[in-house]
Amino acid sequence: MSGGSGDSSPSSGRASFSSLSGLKDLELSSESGCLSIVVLGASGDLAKKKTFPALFHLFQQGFLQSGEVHIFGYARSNISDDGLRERIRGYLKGASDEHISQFLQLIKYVSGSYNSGEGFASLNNAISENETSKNNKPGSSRRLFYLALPPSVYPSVCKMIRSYCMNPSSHSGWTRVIVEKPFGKDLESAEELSAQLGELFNEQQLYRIDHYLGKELVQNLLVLRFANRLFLPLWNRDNIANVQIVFREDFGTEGRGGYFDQYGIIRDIIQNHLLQVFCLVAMEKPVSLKPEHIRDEKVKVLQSVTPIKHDEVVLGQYDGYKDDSTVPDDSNTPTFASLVLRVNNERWEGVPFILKAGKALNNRKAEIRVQFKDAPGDIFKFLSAIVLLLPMVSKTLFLFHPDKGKKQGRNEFVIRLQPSEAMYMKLTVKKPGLEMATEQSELDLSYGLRYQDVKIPEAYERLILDTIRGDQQHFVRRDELKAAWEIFTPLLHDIDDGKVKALPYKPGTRGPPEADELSKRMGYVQTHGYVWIPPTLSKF
Ligand SMILES: NC(=O)C1=CN([C@@H]2O[C@H](COP(=O)(O)OP(=O)(O)OC[C@H]3O[C@@H](n4cnc5c(N)ncnc54)[C@H](OP(=O)(O)O)[C@@H]3O)[C@@H](O)[C@H]2O)C=CC1
Ligand SMILES: O=C1O[C@H](COP(=O)(O)O)[C@@H](O)[C@H](O)[C@H]1O
Repeated sequence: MSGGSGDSSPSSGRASFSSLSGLKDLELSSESGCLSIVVLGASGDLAKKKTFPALFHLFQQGFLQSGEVHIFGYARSNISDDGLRERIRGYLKGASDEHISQFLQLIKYVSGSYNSGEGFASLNNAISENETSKNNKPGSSRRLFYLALPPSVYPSVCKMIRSYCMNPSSHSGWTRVIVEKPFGKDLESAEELSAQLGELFNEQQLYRIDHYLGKELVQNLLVLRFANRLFLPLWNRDNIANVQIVFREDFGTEGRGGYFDQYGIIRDIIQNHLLQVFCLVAMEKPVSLKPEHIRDEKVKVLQSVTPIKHDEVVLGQYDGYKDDSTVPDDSNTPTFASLVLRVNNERWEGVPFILKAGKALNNRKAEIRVQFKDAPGDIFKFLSAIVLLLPMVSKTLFLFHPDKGKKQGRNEFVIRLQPSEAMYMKLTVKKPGLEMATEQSELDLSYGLRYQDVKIPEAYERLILDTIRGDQQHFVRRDELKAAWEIFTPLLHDIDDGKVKALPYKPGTRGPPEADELSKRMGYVQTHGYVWIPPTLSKF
């Protein structure tokens, strides 16, 4: 049984999915049969800004064919098919009006509440009618439900889907459900939600989306780590001093204050997006690329993380955050956090992983920075001195630089997820020219330069396609989610109880200076005086 068939036996146990082969699921990508994609919460922000545009891009690239795909929007608002189409139109870019209209014609709207049988019975009728009109082979329908909804309604919506809208056959075709974060607020609530959904769907039918797993350079991490001999022997405590995984945004909560205040930056970004990146950086090599093998390794590394120490956490809240009328005046919710994860295993003991995220900062970026230890037995430290060969004197004249005796800058391998995807290795090289001096430079792979004709797909586009293909590699498994909440729940409860306070910081800055002090204390050595001249490509 897989998510590709047999919808009838929900399961919550790890054993029930461990034996499934990802490749078997991938083989199902060649399945045919009517594909119905249902966006629940179709009138909302996520649906408009991300889900429908992602479906449109798939349509543009020929992955969704008019002859076999139909898209349904479902929400409470009382609007017509055209009403929904017009709401979406403005978010579809980069194509002719005609092409956009062709896509919009695939969309129908069904209105109903999230807990009434009536609404979901009409939805099922609409799906079934369409399947019949498309001469679908009985029982071969593929039904994908995308929950672009607040998690509070997941249980009732899933019950309704289960009762009214399943693919009618238990032999072929499938029903799959994509659920968005937040999956709970702490370990207990996440487990409760998992148990509720687990009663209704088995693990192969549930796709817990984390859009960071759909980003190009996140998907590249396994290839980088395990297909390059260069990295294999270096990726460990013998060589790596510290790792930083950083998310920065240069805008605040922007009208989402009420929502954000219930979660804070750790639940919004660190517990999910940054932790998923952490897993891919820190996990051991999986037995194969099968989704279960990869997810097994992610769970293992999460389970090896030791409890977070309060003195390895810095929280911040930007000035003005509480001006939002939906945010309580006494809110201690962090809009910035920098915290250290430590992995108790042979590879990583002693290496701090600094996970840092913040809103309303001085710039927008997401990156992984792997800093290597100093080169031992440095014979070049006197060469950071300037040494000149002067032709007018018969012997070499050494003119010492004020940095004389200073250590070389450390090697850093930086993977920039966004903006402008790039990876670069900071190296010490001989400064070109007659001087015998060293300087910091880089081996640079900037995607905008190297892959000029390639359009990098949006994360959601890729992940929806994976769901249609039945590939769960880039989705969060139930035990992975549990292990993630186990790491953060004690700290989150202490923050909620006011035991760890958020420090104020000014919008447009780097966040509280204490965060940079924490990085320094963790052994991060900043390279000073490193100047990078961007390639003179206009699009870069
Ligand atoms: N292909 C490309 O696009 C390349 C781009 N570059 C660019 O060159 C510039 C320099 O590169 P690089 O040295 O790697 O990156 P940065 O100088 O941006 O940052 C280096 C590190 O220093 C930290 N840091 C920055 N400012 C401070 C501060 N005031 N106090 C304490 N810590 C600080 C950063 O933390 P934090 O992460 O929190 O900011 C980061 O860990 C960057 O803009 C980079 O994007 C370089 C090479 C190739
Ligand atoms: O999940 C979320 O992510 C966005 C940032 O996503 P990105 O792809 O633009 O990096 C963040 O703004 C939002 O608060 C959070 O809920």
